[in-house]
Amino acid sequence: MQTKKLEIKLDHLTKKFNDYLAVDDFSLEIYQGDCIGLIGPNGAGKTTLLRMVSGILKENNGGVYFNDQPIEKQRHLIGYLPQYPNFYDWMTAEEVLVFNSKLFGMSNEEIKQRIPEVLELVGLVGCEKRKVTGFSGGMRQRLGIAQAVIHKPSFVILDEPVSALDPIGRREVLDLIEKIKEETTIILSTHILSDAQEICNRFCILKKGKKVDDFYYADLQKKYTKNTLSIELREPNLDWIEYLKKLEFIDKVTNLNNSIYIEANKDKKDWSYLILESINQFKVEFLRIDVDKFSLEEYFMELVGETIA
Ligand SMILES: Nc1ncnc2c1ncn2[C@@H]1O[C@H](COP(=O)(O)OP(=O)(O)OP(=O)(O)O)[C@@H](O)[C@H]1O
Repeated sequence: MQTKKLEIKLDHLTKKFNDYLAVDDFSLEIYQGDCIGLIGPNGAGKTTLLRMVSGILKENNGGVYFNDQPIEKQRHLIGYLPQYPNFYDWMTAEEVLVFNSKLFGMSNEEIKQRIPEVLELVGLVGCEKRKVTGFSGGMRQRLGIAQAVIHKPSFVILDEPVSALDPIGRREVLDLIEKIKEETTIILSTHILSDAQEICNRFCILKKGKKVDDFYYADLQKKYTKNTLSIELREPNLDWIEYLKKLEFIDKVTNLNNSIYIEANKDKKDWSYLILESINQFKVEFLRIDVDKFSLEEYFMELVGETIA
């Protein structure tokens, strides 16, 4: 089995504003290739946490380690998109990118080569000479992402990258993140679950500054998805039901007024395919078949105890 490489360690991060504990003893190990959705209600502490990770905000306690070294000397390996990217609107897109490249100490030669690559990546080719003031929300956000990745960081922090966008802008930015994650470890915050679910493979849930849970989606799905099918019959078919009961991989068959609920052994794969074959074989007439799906939304609601949007 391939072992995951630990890239960033957030170690007991704590931040207080006066007496208010905005982030409370938060630890997380981030592995290369993770795309983590940091989820939580408004005011949970997401921005405060991400600002500490990016180095903009100094923690009261704890630390951030990149490849086992304190982050302070390795900021060039991190890209950061703040919740409200602030551009000088009188600058052109190209000027914004040159300005940021210089902040990262890139040479003129590197900048000349990198800017067309990044414009291509974020879909802003042809807009380089346009002033930012005329950009749509989606274009501004894509420019914000361009400035976050201009120096080819291996870890990118995106604070609410899509929440403020209209559906078109949102689509553009989600597609862009999808591309970036192929080569970059990502943590992004959002309070919109469906966006995170579309692009993230891992989730971390924050509530009142505390980590409530942290999991890979595939693991959770495996744990909670039941091997069940519900089938509503048009006509009773007792022969078929008897046949089902005798199958060694079926744990339970319930028949309630022609609504059949079938539960299979958890380890059995492709079992629903076998059931569908038997439906054909026994000429079962049905109105509806439902697969029992794991709902991430329900899981969040259980943990956070309120709607997160
Ligand atoms: N500079 C600050 N001074 C005082 N309190 C602050 C400061 N920044 C954040 N807070 C408080 O810390 C808490 C966490 O805020 P934060 O912005 O990190 O939450 P969030 O999860 O990002 O929320 P949202 O989803 O609304 O952006 C809030 O109660 C907020 O009012």
